Amino acid sequence: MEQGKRHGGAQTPGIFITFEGGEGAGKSTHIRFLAEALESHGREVLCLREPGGTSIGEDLRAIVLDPENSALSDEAELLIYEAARAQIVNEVIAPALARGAVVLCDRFFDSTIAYQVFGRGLDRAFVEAANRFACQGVRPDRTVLLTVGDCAEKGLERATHQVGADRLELEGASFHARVNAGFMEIAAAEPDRIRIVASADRKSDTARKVFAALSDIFTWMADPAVADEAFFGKIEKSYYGNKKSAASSGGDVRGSEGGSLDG
Ligand SMILES: Nc1ncnc2c1ncn2[C@@H]1O[C@H](COP(=O)(O)OP(=O)(O)O)[C@@H](O)[C@H]1O
Ligand SMILES: Cc1cn([C@H]2C[C@H](O)[C@@H](COP(=O)(O)OP(=O)(O)O)O2)c(=O)[nH]c1=O
Repeated sequence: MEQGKRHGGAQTPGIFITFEGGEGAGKSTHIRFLAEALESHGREVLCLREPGGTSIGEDLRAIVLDPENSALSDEAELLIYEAARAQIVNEVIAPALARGAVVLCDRFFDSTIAYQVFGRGLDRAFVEAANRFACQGVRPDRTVLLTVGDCAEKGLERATHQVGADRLELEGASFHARVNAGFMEIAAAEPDRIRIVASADRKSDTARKVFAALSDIFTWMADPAVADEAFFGKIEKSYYGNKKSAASSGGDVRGSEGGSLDG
């Protein structure tokens, strides 16, 4: 089951999993838990984020999220996200899948439908074509949609309480409500690929639901011993320990604001 997935029209041994959801839904937190579990099971894991994950993509990220760039048009915004995606697919994701890695990506093309189509109101058929162009046939094997309930404010509060709001986070509540409703509509249309996981509980409970949503791909994840309280406690401890020392040295850590989440 873990072998021979199709990406970009070619048979590759890698597995591509994306995490989607509104601001502060817990994507980077749960990517970190999942990466630890996969690595301790001997898999090569690559943790990425969009926009970003490449040097060019990180430059594009800085432009598109900069609150100073309030003049950026909706059309230009779309093309920046697609440019960053084309780069990360070509430079990082496709080669990693070809060599058999598990690629975990914080946002991918569903975010473009949710934000640029449902949020901004751009034409869906055009955005879908742009997504196909940027992805060159690479598609997620599974997408976990994390939800924090009907109220977009809860996620926004989570996302912005430590650092200031970026350009997208500064959009109004109705924009984020449209984005969240858009994610639910996208998920309803593709139940095989997209699994909805409520992310309002304790992190360890949410993480167990994430593992359950992947247990047909990684059958060993069905074993409750994979994710006991000690497992989560250990990761939280090392993460917050790392975060503290990285914050004081200005360095990058898995799951922080750094470009790659890959430790
Ligand atoms: N059940 C939960 N799952 C994930 N994160 C949670 C949960 N409850 C609270 N949080 C907090 O929400 C904040 C946002 O999480 P994060 O993983 O950075 O979200 P995202 O990557 O989706 O923006 C973090 O401070 C995290 O500790
Ligand atoms: C990938 C992608 C992201 N976005 C937005 C969603 C986020 O507001 C922002 C990415 O910022 P980020 O800080 O990564 O958000 P989060 O921590 O919530 O994942 O870009 C789009 O509008 N379209 C896209 O195609």
